[in-house]
Amino acid sequence: MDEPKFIDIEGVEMVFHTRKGVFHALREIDLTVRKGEFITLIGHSGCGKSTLLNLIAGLLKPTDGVLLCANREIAGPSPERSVVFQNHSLLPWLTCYENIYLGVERVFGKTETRSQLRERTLQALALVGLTAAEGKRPHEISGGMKQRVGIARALAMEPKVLLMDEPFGALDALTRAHLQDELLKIVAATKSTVVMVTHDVDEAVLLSDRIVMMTNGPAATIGEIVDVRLDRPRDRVALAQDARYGEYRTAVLEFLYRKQAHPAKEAA
Ligand SMILES: Nc1ncnc2c1ncn2[C@@H]1O[C@H](COP(=O)(O)OP(=O)(O)OP(=O)(O)O)[C@@H](O)[C@H]1O
Repeated sequence: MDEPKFIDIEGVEMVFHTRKGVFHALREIDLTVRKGEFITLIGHSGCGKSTLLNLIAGLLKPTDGVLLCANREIAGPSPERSVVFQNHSLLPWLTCYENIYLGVERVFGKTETRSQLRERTLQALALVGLTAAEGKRPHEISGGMKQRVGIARALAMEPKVLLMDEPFGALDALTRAHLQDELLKIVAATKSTVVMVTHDVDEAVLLSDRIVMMTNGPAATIGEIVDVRLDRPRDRVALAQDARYGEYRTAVLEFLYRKQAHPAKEAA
């Protein structure tokens, strides 16, 4: 992959000032992400994965160092970097359609007609297979469907980068597998650049171009990076028989449970 660097993280430090004192969460984070790349962040609980994602989202400012997206400093949140959280964060009083339309209007409302905004919203719903649910409110649909609406809303804003914080963490294993497969197809179609936090080793290997493995906190940093050179499109059943899949999986497990065993807090 020879794409130029797209997200550039240089010498990032993150220190939190709490009532109990100073907490050094991240140290010396250097990472570049290429356009169209799928990166997962993995590490034990509390190592700083969400903190790093929030820094890229612009929801946090680093104590030191710099983060760039498309050669511009990340100075705050922006629709060019949309975030999907573990808990869908849909507005309960709005329908699926309206939840997505709201995001679309925020980004394109000043430059496009209402019918164009409507078209974008409908396309996003279709992309995640939820056309039939457009008039339903969040309490009327399943957890997996809610996450799909969240992903559709994020994608409808045509972000330069899709940031996902354990988007499938709260779902059962089958729904999770189904959504992973859907995400693979959507990302292939949209050529999105994705940074995703996960605790799931199989999810990381299945989805990633590179798996960024973080050391335990405090003062966590990037320990190792696994370059996943499996052809795309990827098929989970075929991969289960693929020796290379097993090697990548073992490399991540070795890192988490041998090299980074005994995390400071509870294990992942
Ligand atoms: N706003 C904050 N103020 C103080 N400490 C914080 C703050 N946000 C995060 N931390 C601390 O920074 C460390 C990293 O937290 P973070 O949520 O990024 O970890 P994580 O790897 O995403 O964890 P998990 O996998 O459990 O979600 C933790 O020790 C956490 O308590």
